[in-house]
Amino acid sequence: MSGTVPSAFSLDDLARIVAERAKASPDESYTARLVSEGQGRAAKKLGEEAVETVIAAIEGDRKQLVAEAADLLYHLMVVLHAGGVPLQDVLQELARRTAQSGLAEKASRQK
Ligand SMILES: N=c1c2ncn([C@@H]3O[C@H](COP(=O)(O)OP(=O)(O)OP(=O)(O)O)[C@@H](O)[C@H]3O)c2ncn1[C@@H]1O[C@H](COP(=O)(O)O)[C@@H](O)[C@H]1O
Repeated sequence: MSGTVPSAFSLDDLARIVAERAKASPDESYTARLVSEGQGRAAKKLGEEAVETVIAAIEGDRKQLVAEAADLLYHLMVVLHAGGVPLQDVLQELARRTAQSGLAEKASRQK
């Protein structure tokens, strides 16, 4: 563990950290403990963090929204790792979606 705050940090960086720490001892790593508890537990935590993010957003609490959004993204990385889904697959899907607006995509489904 570095102990220093990196100047630039990406979801790729976080996904790599999660994959690495998932191999650690559950006694020494929250990531490893959550992964060892199974996808159901990790998904439940993701849901909890999503709700906490919703509450922070509705309350207009920007500082808390930053903290809860960070929790949410971290727990999403754990769920993706536990589900064997590379972050790159999700990012490629998001890249694919840039070809059209979300409104156009929704309209195309209704034909
Ligand atoms: N980004 C995070 C991160 N965000 C949140 N959390 C942890 O997620 C847990 C959420 O705590 P909660 O109180 O919401 O829930 P809980 O403690 O599971 O207990 P309950 O309330 O659910 O019963 C806390 O232990 C937080 O520290 C994180 N744990 C780790 N990381 C990253 O992962 C790296 C490796 O961490 P370890 O795997 O612990 O080495 C860290 O250096 C960070 O970069």
